[in-house]
Amino acid sequence: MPSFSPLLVVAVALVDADGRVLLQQRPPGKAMADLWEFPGGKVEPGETPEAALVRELEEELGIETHASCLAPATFASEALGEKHLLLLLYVCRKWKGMPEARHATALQWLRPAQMYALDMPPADLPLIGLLEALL
Ligand SMILES: Nc1nc2c([nH]c(=O)n2[C@@H]2O[C@H](COP(=O)(O)OP(=O)(O)OP(=O)(O)O)[C@@H](O)[C@H]2O)c(=O)[nH]1
Repeated sequence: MPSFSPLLVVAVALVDADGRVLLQQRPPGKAMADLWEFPGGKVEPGETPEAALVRELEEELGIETHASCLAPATFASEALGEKHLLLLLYVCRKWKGMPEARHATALQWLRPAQMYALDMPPADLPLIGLLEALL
């Protein structure tokens, strides 16, 4: 039987006052370069998923939020090379600061229905419809 090691990733739909969601474009040179994704990243050993997301949002976008502002929304489960990706998606409507692209090539705010036109990682595709229904 093949064995897969799990890769736990947290990501967030940051939702603005107009119901738009922030996506970031992965930089060249990284796996899945140029694809549009939800901000987030890998959960480090010893971290809670919420602490990992608070850390990633500070590192990637320079914004501050708190675990209590992160509402679990849905998840994706998808083969990723030798690993198996478990992507936990949260929704966040409250943060401090203006998101800036510290790691990403670009940022854009858009409604979930507009995401179908973008190139996104395969794991994210089923999340779009769920966000459409949720927001
Ligand atoms: N942040 C994020 N990662 C995603 C999404 N969809 C998806 O398949 N992934 C995958 O989840 C993994 C997250 O890794 P990452 O490279 O962004 O995380 P990181 O910042 O902790 O990584 P690094 O320290 O290796 O640079 C990547 O394999 C990425 O392709 C998404 O919407 N957001």
